[in-house]
Amino acid sequence: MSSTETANGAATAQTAQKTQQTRAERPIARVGGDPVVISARRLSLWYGQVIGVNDISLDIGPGVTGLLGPNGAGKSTLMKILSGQLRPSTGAARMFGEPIWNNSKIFSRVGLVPEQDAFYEEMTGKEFVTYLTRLQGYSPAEADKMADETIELVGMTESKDRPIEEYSKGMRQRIKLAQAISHDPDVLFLDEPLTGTDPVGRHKMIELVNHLGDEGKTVLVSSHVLHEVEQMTRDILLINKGRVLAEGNIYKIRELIDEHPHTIFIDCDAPRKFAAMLTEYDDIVRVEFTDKGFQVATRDPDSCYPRIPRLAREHGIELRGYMSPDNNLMSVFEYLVK
Ligand SMILES: Nc1ncnc2c1ncn2[C@@H]1O[C@H](COP(=O)(O)OP(=O)(O)OP(=O)(O)O)[C@@H](O)[C@H]1O
Repeated sequence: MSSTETANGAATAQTAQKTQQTRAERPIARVGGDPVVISARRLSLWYGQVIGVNDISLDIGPGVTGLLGPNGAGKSTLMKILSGQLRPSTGAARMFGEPIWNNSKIFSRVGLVPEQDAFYEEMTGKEFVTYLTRLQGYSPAEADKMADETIELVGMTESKDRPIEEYSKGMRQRIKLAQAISHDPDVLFLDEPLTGTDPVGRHKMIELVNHLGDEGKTVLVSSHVLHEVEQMTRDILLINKGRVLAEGNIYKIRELIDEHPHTIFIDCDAPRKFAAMLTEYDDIVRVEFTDKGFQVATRDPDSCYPRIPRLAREHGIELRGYMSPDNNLMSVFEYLVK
């Protein structure tokens, strides 16, 4: 055997050993209360050459768990595996001790708010919720009653008889939540449920998620915005590139995030005036104007977030929206994975 072969052989053995070590050492992420409701071991899923979820092991208990990660982190993929919509390439997941994949027993215990809309656009909100509730095996009368109750809970009673095609994004999110909870499931998967919601809808949704957690449901809610997740739970699972980076209490992550200037995009009818007002505050370190509005960078997001709607109200500025672009989290993730 030549020395090159020996060296290569040794290197290969070393790599194999290292891989084994890394594989063996990766801890099981634990979030939520007791007992464990969902458990996954060594889950991976590839979309062809692209990895969606990469060797994730976790135990999730009751209460609300925030699944936090930038776009493309693997949040939707993980949710789809844990809710039985996708079969993992390797590894396995269980819910209430039962295998999740291809198990109809799980179906009735799970509620789902998918990221993408999958509506029958010509149906009314009420018809849609009733129809999906009926698919869970309820009689027309039962489904009708359950649909009315949950539509009321999400604050959509007034619009329930309008066709979905007329709904705003926020209304769609709320009707999706109504159908997810109408059959009173034990486990809920909410994929970016706050996307597109207006402040009132958002408040309602957050309240409801908190309530579901307090009731003892197991709720997994994904977002790429820390400040959103934080209003729903302290318990988070931080993922990036298909892997769990951290789990548990949010404070540690917050500290990291708050060290970085945090960008907030603002859409309003008087951007120059509003921007000038905001720069009066010490925490604002940068203002940039864009085609659609402007963005500020703050070192104190906790003070800055509530200040925005308050100032707008006080000065008669029409605030169409304010949000945190994805790059806030991205910069923190880059920092964390260094
Ligand atoms: N159907 C698909 N085909 C190929 N690649 C996919 C598919 N769905 C997701 N991916 C890829 O898998 C990775 C994880 O995507 P996933 O949608 O799970 O992330 P995410 O955190 O939910 O992001 P987003 O919030 O943007 O949906 C990404 O690289 C994405 O491009």
